[in-house]
Amino acid sequence: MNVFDDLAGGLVVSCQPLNDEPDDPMRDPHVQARVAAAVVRGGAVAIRANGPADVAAIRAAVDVPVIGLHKDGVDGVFITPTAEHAVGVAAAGAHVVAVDATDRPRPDGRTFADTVRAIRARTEALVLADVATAAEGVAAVRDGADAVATTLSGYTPSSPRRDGPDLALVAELAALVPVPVIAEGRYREPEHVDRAFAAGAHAVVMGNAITSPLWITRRLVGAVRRPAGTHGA
Ligand SMILES: CC(=O)N[C@H](C=O)[C@@H](O)[C@H](O)[C@H](O)COP(=O)(O)O
Repeated sequence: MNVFDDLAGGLVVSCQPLNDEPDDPMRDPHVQARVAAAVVRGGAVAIRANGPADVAAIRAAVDVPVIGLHKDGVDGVFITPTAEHAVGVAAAGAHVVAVDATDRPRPDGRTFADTVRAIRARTEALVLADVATAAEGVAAVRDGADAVATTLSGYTPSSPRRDGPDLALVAELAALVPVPVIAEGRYREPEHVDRAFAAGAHAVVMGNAITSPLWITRRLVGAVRRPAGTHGA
């Protein structure tokens, strides 16, 4: 039994401000903690959150597992790039640390395997490998990851950008690795979640479609057709 057993068949909600939006008004640990409390009340089985301050505030506000990460930068390997970042979010209370496990060079020059060893030596947290391809998922499990997530599909040069979630990667990983496969990245609709579970997902993460008013409103405003000559037309 480990903390991933508590997530089986559930919806994990990612409570984070929007990437590339330093002025997102949601960029505030107190706000993210209230959002986390609301989504848990709505049925979320775990929370995914960015940075020690948000993780600590959310841990104090909810009693479900917290998957912590620490974004540093916006290019290349930026999701928990080093063991030091992972140790920081674990110390803030994360039960699981999500770590970039793509095959790109890490800023400290260490391998993912070294990074996992360093995390294990210094924390009790489990390691969730954020990957973009099936080969990266297989390598991450060989290198010690406790679970894999499809988080980075569509965000690296080796994984083409697509509009919807990468359900094919969920199915591939579920057939290849003996650890929980977490579906994450561009899940927007109940149908996406159903299809992820049908493909073999252990749990599904939804983020911006639930927790970012900025993202939700932009998407809606961009999609609405307005009469000529009116606001935004
Ligand atoms: C690529 C990257 O930086 N992903 C991040 C991972 O923590 C978050 O910015 C996403 O919001 C999260 O993965 C959930 O995805 P979506 O918001 O599409 O449901």
